Amino acid sequence: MGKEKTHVNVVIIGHVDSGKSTTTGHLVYKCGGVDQRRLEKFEKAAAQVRFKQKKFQLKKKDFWISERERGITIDISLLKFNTQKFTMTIIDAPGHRDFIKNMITGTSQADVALLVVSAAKGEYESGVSRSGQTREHSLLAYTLGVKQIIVCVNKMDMTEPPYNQKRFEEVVKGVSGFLKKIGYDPQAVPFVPVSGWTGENMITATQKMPWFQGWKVRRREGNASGRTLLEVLDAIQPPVRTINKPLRLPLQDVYKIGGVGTVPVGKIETGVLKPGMTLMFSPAKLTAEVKSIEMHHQGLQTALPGHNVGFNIKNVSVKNLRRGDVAGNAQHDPPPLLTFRLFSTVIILNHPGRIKSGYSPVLDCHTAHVTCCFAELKEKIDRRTGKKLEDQPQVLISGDAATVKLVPIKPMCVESFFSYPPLGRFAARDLKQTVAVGVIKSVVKAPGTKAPKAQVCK
Ligand SMILES: Nc1nc2c(ncn2[C@@H]2O[C@H](COP(=O)(O)OP(=O)(O)OP(=O)(O)O)[C@@H](O)[C@H]2O)c(=O)[nH]1
Repeated sequence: MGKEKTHVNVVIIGHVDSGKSTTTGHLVYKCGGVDQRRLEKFEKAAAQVRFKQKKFQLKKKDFWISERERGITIDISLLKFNTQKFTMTIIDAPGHRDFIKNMITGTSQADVALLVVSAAKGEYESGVSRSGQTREHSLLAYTLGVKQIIVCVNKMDMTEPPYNQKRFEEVVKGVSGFLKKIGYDPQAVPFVPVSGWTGENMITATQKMPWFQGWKVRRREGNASGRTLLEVLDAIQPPVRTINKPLRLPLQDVYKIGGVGTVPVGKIETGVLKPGMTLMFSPAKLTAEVKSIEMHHQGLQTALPGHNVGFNIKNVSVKNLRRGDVAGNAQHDPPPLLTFRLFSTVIILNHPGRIKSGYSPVLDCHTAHVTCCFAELKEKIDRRTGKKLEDQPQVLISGDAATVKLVPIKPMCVESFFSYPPLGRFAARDLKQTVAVGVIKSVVKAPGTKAPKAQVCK
């Protein structure tokens, strides 16, 4: 067996119907993410429901049945494909407004964002309009710390005339402009013209766009280039994994598997997980020994950051653990048992009115989902420079950035962004949409381990 490839998590972002499922489905289909048996099953099912314009769409539900039969190990929304250097796990983020939450929990695990933009007439324009999701998703990815972004200019077969260079350049100019405003360096962002539908420039270079000779990006670590989407994905900078840090593993789910026992699943954010280790779960306040670890149905002796694992633990009932709990090594700086207050920088994205202290949206932080109260609006700041604009503002409105004190109304485990980035960024949800995104500056841990039943908002 060859050396194991580096694992990379990719989040797919972009406007509704830009072709996220089609392009990612194409990569998975062509680059070995799905085994033959599953493919046959999928194709049979697809033929039965007549997917018409839906070729290559590997929707999550197609994977439910087979995974369920096996007794589930990892989150089913995760699909895989291989480039030369990497094994890429795709987090497919549907584009509808209501799915922004998924996009955030997905983005919080991503090393790279693949922004799909439709070049088709009218579609590009609505995607980048104020109500479109192209800008919003890119801003979220940036705020949540996804540093590398690749732009896939899709539906080139639908430009007028098809495969039109001018249209591609127009999209590149427009998208570069707003990526720059958000904070990305456009010089470092590759753009690839493709058709996820016909496959042009997806895996092999097309003859239909001879004007595109590849994209070169300048980087401190050396230049990178690529002509196809696959080559550009292969040219990303490998993510730096924080193996030396203490273990942090937010749970995505907990299963009870017959003949095996309790199996929590989740992605290792920092540190290392090994069989025999004693884990501490927070805020569940439980310790347990790891019996075995699995990834993609194979046993593992050492699981590293970026790995999506299922692991079997001794003597803990499935009822006592839940999604949002964080596992750490009981002997090496385990996660805080109780978060009392958190100080965060927030950016208000969409709120129809004015936000005052006392406002209590739900925070989605890593896999946790807890109502938190804006106990104090401390400072209004400039969204890009972070410079203070106003002390203790009375209200915040859409577009504002501020430092706020937050109080979780029930126990939750978070960390500062500085110490553990994936556990220190969140989306605040209210009115069925994302009202704000934020980064945790510091956490006040409660003395002792006894959680008050309800915390007071102050
Ligand atoms: N002609 C053409 N059609 C495409 C291309 N990519 C996607 N489509 C079609 O565009 C429609 C939307 O594609 P999807 O892949 O479902 O888009 P999506 O971004 O995943 O959609 P949501 O999940 O609803 O946001 C489907 O009918 C696709 O077949 C392309 O490159 N060319």
